[in-house]
Amino acid sequence: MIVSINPNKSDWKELIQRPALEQQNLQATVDGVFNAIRSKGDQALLAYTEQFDKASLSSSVISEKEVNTAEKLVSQELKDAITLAATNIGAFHAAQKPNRIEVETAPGVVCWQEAKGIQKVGIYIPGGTAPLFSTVLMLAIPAKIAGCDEIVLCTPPGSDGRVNPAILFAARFAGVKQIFKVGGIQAIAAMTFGTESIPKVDKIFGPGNQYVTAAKQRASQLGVAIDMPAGPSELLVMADETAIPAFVVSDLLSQAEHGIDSQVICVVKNKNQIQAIQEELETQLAALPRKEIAEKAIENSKIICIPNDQDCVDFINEYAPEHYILCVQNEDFYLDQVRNAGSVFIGNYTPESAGDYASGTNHTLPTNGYAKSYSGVNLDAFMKKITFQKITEQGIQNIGPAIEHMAAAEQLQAHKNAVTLRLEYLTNS
Ligand SMILES: NC(=O)c1ccc[n+]([C@@H]2O[C@H](COP(=O)([O-])OP(=O)(O)OC[C@H]3O[C@@H](n4cnc5c(N)ncnc54)[C@H](O)[C@@H]3O)[C@@H](O)[C@H]2O)c1
Ligand SMILES: N[C@H](CO)Cc1c[nH]c[nH+]1
Ligand SMILES: [Zn+2]
Repeated sequence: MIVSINPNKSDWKELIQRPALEQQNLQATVDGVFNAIRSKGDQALLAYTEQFDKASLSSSVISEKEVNTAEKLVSQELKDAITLAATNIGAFHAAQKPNRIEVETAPGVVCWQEAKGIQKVGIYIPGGTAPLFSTVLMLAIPAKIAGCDEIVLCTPPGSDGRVNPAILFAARFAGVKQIFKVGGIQAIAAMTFGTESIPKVDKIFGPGNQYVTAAKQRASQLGVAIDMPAGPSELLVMADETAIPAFVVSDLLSQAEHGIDSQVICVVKNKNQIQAIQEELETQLAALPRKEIAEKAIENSKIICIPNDQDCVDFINEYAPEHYILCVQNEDFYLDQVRNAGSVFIGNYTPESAGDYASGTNHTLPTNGYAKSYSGVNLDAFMKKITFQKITEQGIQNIGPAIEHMAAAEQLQAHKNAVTLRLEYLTNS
């Protein structure tokens, strides 16, 4: 880990940088795949699955039979764990349901707002290096609660052409019926344009690696909405002397093991904390099955010592972490000043993994500093708000003259006429 002690504020810009991605090649690859899927549909989809996932398939569609088989392969313990997680995720997201708002803004003028589920949503479930079936729950459960009519799920197959059984079980459990084995850019392109087998959707959700994230950004330029840029996982831990080094390190490694381009940051207030963290890191890292991945991510990661609380807060808001663990004595000071973070975890007994799986909050969160401007996935993301108004004869008489004046001032005579005709009709009747 890179160590930085009491950095100058002028160094912060450098310290908040995430690992650099090869943007130029990435964009060219995304454009190439999008063009091919748009013109050749399923034929291109299967060719890219062969090229990028080394899976030779005759169709991307996952049948009922495959889901039935998968269901039998998932242990009862895992089914029970998924059930517990789904209950908590469901409870937290159901509580986010917005109420209908109705206001009589002037006598005879009633306005109201209602939230409706987006009709067709696409959910991307990462599966390149780990089968993230927890993401199925994080996306399909709120989609169902929001009242989305169609949920299209895409996830990459392994080189054996199969999808991890837990992903299929979680999909059925959450009520998803349209499941496709296709990943990466080609999955996002398929849901953007639609192919012979995969429906076009209105909005695409879900995290993924840099290919998936860049493809979602391309989809949004082509008129399909996206949740947010949810790329390589990241975590910032703010730890004072009350934080237990072994816990801090376990959390840092939990996000470092996601991918070589993940980044974790540990901010400490006292430089004497650094040695214990580094020693723990070596011990815990050595025992991880995904040691090689985590090790690479740790090379991009940092321990930063900032002695002053206000500077710590300012740095963290500048970094805008996807996940923010707060493990300090003066918790309230830090909590009051959180401005930019995807999701916050408080105290020694709130590991980041709790939010990844089962506390109830959503784990699909903005990365790469996008927490400055985006929320993580929540129920609202699956809904649109539609406004309604109904105006009576008295109502149009009340607000009509103001509309006439404003329309005339904007030099829009037809707008004015739409009111004038009605007012004249009422006067003459
Ligand atoms: N921000 C969040 O909310 C969040 C949540 C969960 C996971 N994540 C992140 O999701 C990512 C999952 O990544 P993953 O790779 O395991 O799975 P993935 O499903 O995102 O990506 C796998 C796909 O990448 C494509 N791909 C791989 N190499 C390619 C290449 N050279 N050219 C074109 N396409 C290529 C393949 O089509 C493959 O199907 C991790 O970075 C993890 O940190 C983020
Ligand atoms: N930490 C990831 C979000 O960045 C989500 C996840 C799924 N499974 C494990 N972790
Ligand atoms: Zn995770």
